[in-house]
Amino acid sequence: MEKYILSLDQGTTSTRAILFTKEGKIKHISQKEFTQFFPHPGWVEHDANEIWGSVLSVIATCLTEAGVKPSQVAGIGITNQRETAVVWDKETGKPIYRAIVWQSRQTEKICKSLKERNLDEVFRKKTGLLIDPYFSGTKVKWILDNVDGAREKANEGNLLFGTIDTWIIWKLSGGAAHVTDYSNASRTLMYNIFDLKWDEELLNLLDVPKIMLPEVRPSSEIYAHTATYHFFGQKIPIAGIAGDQQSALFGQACFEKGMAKNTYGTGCFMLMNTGEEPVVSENGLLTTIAWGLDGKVEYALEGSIFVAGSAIQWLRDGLRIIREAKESEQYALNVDSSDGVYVVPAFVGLGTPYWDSDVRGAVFGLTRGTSKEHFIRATLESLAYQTKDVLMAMEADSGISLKTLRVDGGAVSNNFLMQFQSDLLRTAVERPEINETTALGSAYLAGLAVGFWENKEEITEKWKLDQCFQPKMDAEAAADLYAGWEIAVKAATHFKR
Ligand SMILES: Nc1ncnc2c1ncn2[C@@H]1O[C@H](COP(=O)(O)OP(=O)(O)O)[C@@H](O)[C@H]1O
Ligand SMILES: O=P(O)(O)OC[C@H](O)CO
Repeated sequence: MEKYILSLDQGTTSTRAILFTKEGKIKHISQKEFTQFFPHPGWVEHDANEIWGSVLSVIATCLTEAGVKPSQVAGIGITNQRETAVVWDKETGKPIYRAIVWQSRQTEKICKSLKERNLDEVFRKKTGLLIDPYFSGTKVKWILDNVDGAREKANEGNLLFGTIDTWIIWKLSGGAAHVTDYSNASRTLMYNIFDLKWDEELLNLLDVPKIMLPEVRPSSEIYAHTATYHFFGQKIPIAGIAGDQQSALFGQACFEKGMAKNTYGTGCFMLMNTGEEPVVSENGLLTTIAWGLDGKVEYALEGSIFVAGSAIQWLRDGLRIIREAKESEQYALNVDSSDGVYVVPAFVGLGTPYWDSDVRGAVFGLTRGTSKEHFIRATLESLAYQTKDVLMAMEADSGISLKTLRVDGGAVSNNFLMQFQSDLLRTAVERPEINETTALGSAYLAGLAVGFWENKEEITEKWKLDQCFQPKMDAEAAADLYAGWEIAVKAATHFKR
């Protein structure tokens, strides 16, 4: 009977189960969306039990539809929306509050007070991150501060914290494993990425008891087996974990120092492999752990853009000027340029390299001649401009001039956007045959642990190009367009709501 690796990709808007063959090809995908809660402006929460339900549901659907028996699953890899924080009761297994999502700004006050105490450098030096509501640490503090009796229970060792990977593995293993991997731990603001341990000083500053934290392990090894009652009587090894962006870096086979990928999903996340040396950014990038593998930890530089594909969702659901995301491409191609219009989609502030959580979205350059086509084109272009901001920071920090950028995520099917990206960056933009690189990365990590695949070389050989976009636009014209964007962002940051 043919064997497969099952990857569980728990993203911000949906959960996917994907079965991969030994050739690294997709056998079957099953996907389920779940509820987004917005209890107050700027807050985003998920129901961790609903997420768990969605995991069980996509596993069952995927296996059934594919006609694959649980015994044919050689191993499970987990990849997940990062930073999102869950706190649950160790005895009952019930979350004590909803999962606070990475996008949520509800810990802004906590962050402001830490910044007022000039603690930015303390956190940065140890975690490679900066003080921002994006990361898990202040979210855990918020839950302990705001749920009745939570702090006492946590101190007594009766509560557990986890990012979504930890939560899913704890549930899948029937409570046997409370673990995470280096890549997820590196997004919590509590983990020292240089010493590779939970940091006592940071935990004290955040008032989070160490006893509630998971054990941090490499990204590829057998952590636990599925509890038989969740997996149709089978004990399957759970053998790979990586945060979704690091997992995509792995799935794109960016194993060499200087190789980078950019994922165009809800947000946009560019990661560059920097090898065993962590590079500390001077330009607003994050230093993060890529993965722990073969007894080593490798690092990456990351640029995080909060709004990318979600700007296209805004055209569809907010402004209602397109019916489907893919229509944006044809509208953009119907005009020769955006005619001087710039959309700055800073709906929840700006991430890399600006880190300004107070700025909001803006549109510049409107004339009486501005059409819907120009507006849509300008919105698509904003994804490429933000990516160029990040790439420039990355080149400045790493001293590496990128020859090619590997891309993936929902919006890369947009050929206009990919061509414009290449024009603007003056770099080849490579789209791989398998766009599900996030799931593929964690499948590879799990597969390596259970001997389904041998080594990284084998994975590198499986990476196949779908399409390569080369710069076509005149370099001076591209520079002029980008200069306009720089003015637009600057103007937007001056206008605070
Ligand atoms: N053809 C397209 N052009 C531009 N954006 C697109 C296109 N198709 C999908 N998108 C955008 O891509 C995003 C979905 O990508 P996906 O990788 O599934 O995101 P996530 O993993 O963050 O949920 C949506 O925000 C959608 O607006
Ligand atoms: O779920 P995604 O694909 O939007 O990714 C979210 C990131 O991990 C947030 O850091």
